[in-house]
Amino acid sequence: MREGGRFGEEGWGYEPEGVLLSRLNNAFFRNLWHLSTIALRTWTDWLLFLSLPVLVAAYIAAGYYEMLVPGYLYTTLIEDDLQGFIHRCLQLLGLVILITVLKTLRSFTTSWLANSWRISITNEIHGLYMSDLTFHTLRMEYARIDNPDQRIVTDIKELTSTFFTILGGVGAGGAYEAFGNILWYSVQVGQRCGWYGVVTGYVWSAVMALISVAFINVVAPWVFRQERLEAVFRFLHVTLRTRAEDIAFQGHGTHEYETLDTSLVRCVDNTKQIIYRQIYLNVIQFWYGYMTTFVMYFSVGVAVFSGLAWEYTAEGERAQWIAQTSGSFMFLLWGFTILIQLSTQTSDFVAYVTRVSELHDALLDSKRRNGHDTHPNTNTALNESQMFIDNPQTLVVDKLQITSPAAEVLMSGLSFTLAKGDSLLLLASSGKGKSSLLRVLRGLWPASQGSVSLPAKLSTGTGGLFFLPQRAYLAHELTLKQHVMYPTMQADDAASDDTIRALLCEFGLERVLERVGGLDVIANWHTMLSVGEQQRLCLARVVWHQPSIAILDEATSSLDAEWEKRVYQSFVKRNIGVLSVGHRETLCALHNRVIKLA
Ligand SMILES: Nc1ncnc2c1ncn2[C@@H]1O[C@H](COP(=O)(O)OP(=O)(O)OP(=O)(O)O)[C@@H](O)[C@H]1O
Repeated sequence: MREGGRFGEEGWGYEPEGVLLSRLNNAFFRNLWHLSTIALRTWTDWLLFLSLPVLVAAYIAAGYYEMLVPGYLYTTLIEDDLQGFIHRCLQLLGLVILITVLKTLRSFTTSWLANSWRISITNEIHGLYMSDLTFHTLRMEYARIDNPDQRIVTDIKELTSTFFTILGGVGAGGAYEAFGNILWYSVQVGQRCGWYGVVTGYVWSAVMALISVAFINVVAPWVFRQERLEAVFRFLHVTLRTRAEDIAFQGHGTHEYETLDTSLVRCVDNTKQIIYRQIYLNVIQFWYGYMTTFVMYFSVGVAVFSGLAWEYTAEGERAQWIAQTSGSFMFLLWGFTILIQLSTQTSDFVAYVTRVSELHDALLDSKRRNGHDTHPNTNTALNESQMFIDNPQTLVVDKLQITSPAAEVLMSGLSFTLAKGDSLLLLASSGKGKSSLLRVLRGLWPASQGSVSLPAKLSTGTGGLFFLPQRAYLAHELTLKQHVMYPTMQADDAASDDTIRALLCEFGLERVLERVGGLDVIANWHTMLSVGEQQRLCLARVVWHQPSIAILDEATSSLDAEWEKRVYQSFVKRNIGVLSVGHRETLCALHNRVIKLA
């Protein structure tokens, strides 16, 4: 969030810093190129991409011959030539069929490429987002990247579909058709009317195109802002849904209603701004569209009256020259019209490219920094070969200092060792930095001084360290069995089922197992299980993974004393080392050692 800008304040609140970046300028083209290189990695990608302009070129060529036919038809009609008339009609029918096929193929290729680019860009960005816990880093350190989920799910889709609509055109023709027409019909108009015709078309259209680009930049930042505001609105609704019960307990949701309402008003106000600003773009587009006919006949008229068609003295030939010259003019100007009419889509496109590139840049930046930073867990000041020959399953914390992102020193000089089978409680009151210590151990925060060392064998997960956060985490769409196995899902076998069933019974979940009808049922566990049951399910998960050391962040806070004791006995029985952080004195009796943090 930008300094001084907080959602809910007067004005735009949550004001995007990047709003000024959303413009049709060099940075936009650079960003577009970077994103394109993600989708254009192999020769096949390039071939498919280049098939679209080839198809459009074939379509333009067929359109050119179709444009010539009416001129020939005039001649056959004026000269009473029945045979010639039938021949030209058949030619026209053949061309119409060819054009239909080419246009359908163009549409198909456009949609296909849009989808294929979406897959490539989403895979790349999603891969970066999910690797090395970057989704966490992004949330903590790149606050200006609002709603990465919306960027990954919706903005990339809109970006790719708008891009290919702009290039290939679905109904009205796209940039390829525009440039193809401009090139081809410049030659045609030049041959028929000389430099005068071409210059008239170009000057007229260039002025209009420049005005259009200026108006794209009037709209694009507001479209960018709209995406952001819509994302915030959706996020608030998702929060309302996921925390529905907490909110319901605390009141009637009046505050939430007001916040959502404010957010909706912002979306709607911004939409109004876009609609107002698009008036200018529409005026340019529509005026240009209709003026095309005027400019076409005016230019042909000037050509005829200045004697350019003098050599066509026969009536039929003259009618043909006029029909084909105005046709060429019309297609030349149509090329420019398409470009100008693409301005609305272009302003949306600029906004999507900016949002997706912003996320991609942040992900690459995070990856680069990850590569350079010394990860606390790989600090080899005390490495396995030097220190842990006798006991390779030991965690060592040495003179550790932890500083919060707000630069507040939360604890310093903390030292301890913990081996498999041992248990240690770090006791401290609320807000003293217990969870922050675990963040450092997990490598989510760097240590500001001192070191955390553990042998490679103590990687996270089965057989290594296993972290259990304060709030029980139950992932979506999992069965009871999968919740126990989470985060790794092993192959199904009867022995695993028996072990998991026994574990669930050991942790007091046999009634749940009976109620839902077995290990393999998916249910909405968050609403179905009590908070204590959710914690016990996660504690059963620790036992299943048999870590050397379990690191528990008040993970038994919702259990009564009896259950808490049984859980720790379970760990002792299996020789699982435990590092607990908490503030309840009752925990002391359940650990071999206690360190009280001041
Ligand atoms: N991202 C952050 N930016 C700035 N300060 C933070 C951040 N996260 C935590 N803090 C601050 O660091 C301090 C320690 O937080 P931490 O979550 O480690 O406390 P704790 O000891 O686990 O507390 P509790 O027992 O209440 O869960 C708190 O004052 C908290 O406000």
